[in-house]
Amino acid sequence: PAETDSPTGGRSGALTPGPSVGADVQKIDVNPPKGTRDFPPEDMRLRNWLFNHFKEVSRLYGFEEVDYPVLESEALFTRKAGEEIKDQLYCFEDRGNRRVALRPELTPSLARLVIQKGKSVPLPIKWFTVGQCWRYERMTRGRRREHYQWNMDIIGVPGVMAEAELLSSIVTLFKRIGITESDVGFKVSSRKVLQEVLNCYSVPEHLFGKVCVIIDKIEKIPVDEIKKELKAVGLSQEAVQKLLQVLSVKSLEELEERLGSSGEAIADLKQLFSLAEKIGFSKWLQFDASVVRGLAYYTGIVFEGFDREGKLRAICGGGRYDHLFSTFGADDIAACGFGFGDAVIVELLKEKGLLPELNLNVDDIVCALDEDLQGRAAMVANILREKGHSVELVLESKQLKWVFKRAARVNAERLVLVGNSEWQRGVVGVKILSTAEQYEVKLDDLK
Ligand SMILES: OCc1cccc(Br)n1
Repeated sequence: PAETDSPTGGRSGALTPGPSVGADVQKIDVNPPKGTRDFPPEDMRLRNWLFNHFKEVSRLYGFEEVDYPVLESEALFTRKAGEEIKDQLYCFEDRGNRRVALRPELTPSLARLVIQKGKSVPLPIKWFTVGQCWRYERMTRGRRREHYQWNMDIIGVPGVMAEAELLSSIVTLFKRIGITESDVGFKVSSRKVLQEVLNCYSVPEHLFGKVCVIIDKIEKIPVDEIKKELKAVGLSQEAVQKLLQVLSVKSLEELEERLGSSGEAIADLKQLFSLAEKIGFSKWLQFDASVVRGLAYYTGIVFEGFDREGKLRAICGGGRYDHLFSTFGADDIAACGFGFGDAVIVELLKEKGLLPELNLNVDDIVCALDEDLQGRAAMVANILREKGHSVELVLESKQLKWVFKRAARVNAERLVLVGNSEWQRGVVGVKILSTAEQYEVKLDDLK
């Protein structure tokens, strides 16, 4: 076989044509389905680097890892609040005529499992997961149909210490990957602001989610369209005006003037900002009344991480959702959490020149110098592996030129050569590839 692993044609290990070659076999499309990604080694290294940070931060905050099926009953996501996430549900009927969906988010699965576990899980529940989420979007916008989301949720803590803990954990993540408060911030508000306005105009409770979903579009569609949609769900002209006014206030002080200081919204926000001061991440936060987030079930504090240059979509988002459980027919439990996607953060790291250099590294490459020593070489490789070394074992007889090229590709520290004369003397040859220093080592002394 050819001595080189050239990227085209002359690949070593080329086989004689198989039975399908020449037959009228249709060449498959080697690309993944529209909107989905492969993760070849270099992309998988970056993904693992990021996910390991997610998991390490979750561990630092005492969260337990959980997981759920990517496939869920469609009923988990069929909220009637006009959410985009429902319009784009990747749903179908399975062979048992069940309506199922690829999950578009993770929070409903968490609620399902918490309800399933019932009283057997002591509160507060602090769970995290990193899972793939799906949407079926007409590819008109060429956007992705899947992404991975890191979620952390705290169940059973009504006070804003829970939101402070979640925000603190995301700040910890940002710091670990080199992002500072001059790169990103969190816009923070509370849906209780909207609740208090809607209550003033006796807007029925069941419209709350719908109103929030409409208002979340405030920077995406013309304000006249927002007004039209709000009136369409039954809000009076006055209520619409008041809502839009309150969403444009620029500070907590101004909000307090408008809403009075007795409401929960002001109290929660003041307490959260005070906690952020004490914990040490207040520079990352700013009050922004226009933040409502697009999920219908949020009921209190909501926040989203944004890049201060304003070039990217939201990096992460979350908030309190104290009534999600009752929408699943269970007793309500206080709850808050966030979702942090794997795509925008990578765009941000690219922008900031913070992508890590991640290469395949092995400790040793082991090679037999003679065909009949392959088995010995494999035995040497396993001695090293039992000592915890990562070892690239050359699996075919190759010229040394090829071995050195392979050693460079796998970034081996050492080349271990198994040759006849050395073997007779009970030693192997070792070459430190960075310094070209070489010596012989007794098998028993290999380390
Ligand atoms: O952030 C909304 C979302 C949900 C599922 C998949 C993708 Br890509 N994006």
